[in-house]
Amino acid sequence: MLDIVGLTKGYEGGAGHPLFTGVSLHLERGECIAIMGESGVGKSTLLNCIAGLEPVDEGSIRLAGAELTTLDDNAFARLRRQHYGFVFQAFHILPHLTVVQNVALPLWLLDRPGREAENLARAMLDRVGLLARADDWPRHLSGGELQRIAIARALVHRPTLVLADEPTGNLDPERAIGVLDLLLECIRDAGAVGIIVTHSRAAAARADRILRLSAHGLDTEVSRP
Ligand SMILES: Nc1ncnc2c1ncn2[C@@H]1O[C@H](COP(=O)(O)OP(=O)(O)OP(=O)(O)O)[C@@H](O)[C@H]1O
Repeated sequence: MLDIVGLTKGYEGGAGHPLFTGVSLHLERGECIAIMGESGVGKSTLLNCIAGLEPVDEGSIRLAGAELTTLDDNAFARLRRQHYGFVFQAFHILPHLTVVQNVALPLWLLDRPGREAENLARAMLDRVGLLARADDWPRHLSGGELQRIAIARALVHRPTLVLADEPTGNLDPERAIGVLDLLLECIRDAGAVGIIVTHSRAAAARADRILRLSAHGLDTEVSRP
């Protein structure tokens, strides 16, 4: 499903140049991995490269057989809207939209009819246990609930690839594991692949594999059955 081979990335004049080399990764449908590594090693940068938000210096990224590194910005933006889901530490829920409108947003951007988008958004809210809050304003929800809404929004358009950057970094440890398990379940149910960057070993341990990013690539840290 996702094949990354020999990715190299650096920032001109950056402290470490290049930041990382030789990053390779193969992910099957339904597989979720956690990426850990020292602060500043380039974990968020790697996610940005996979998302086409940063150009890579060398290497190949193939999603469902298609090479992504040669796409122009517009083509990558279209691909992102359709095939990517994102979850961030800060949730990024829009305060002036209701909960269900926030979740329907990716479908609106794909020009799905309003009624269909809303029905799918409500079904996804049901999936994350928040259907009863669909017409509420985000400011009335807790951090854990906001992150569940962000998960619903990331999955509502049935993306191929879900990228999560410290998705539980703003939650207390108990709530974090529940939210992370929900994210992983939703990714697996959808047959998508998930890449989760986290500093939390407890969170990383919920993924199928833990990989460690260093300047020399991605290495398997712990294999799980
Ligand atoms: N647009 C940019 N231009 C120049 N340098 C950048 C840019 N973005 C990130 N960097 C640098 O690249 C390095 C890696 O940053 P990145 O945020 O990817 O690391 P990280 O592993 O995710 O760190 P953390 O765990 O602290 O979030 C840092 O030194 C950062 O300052």
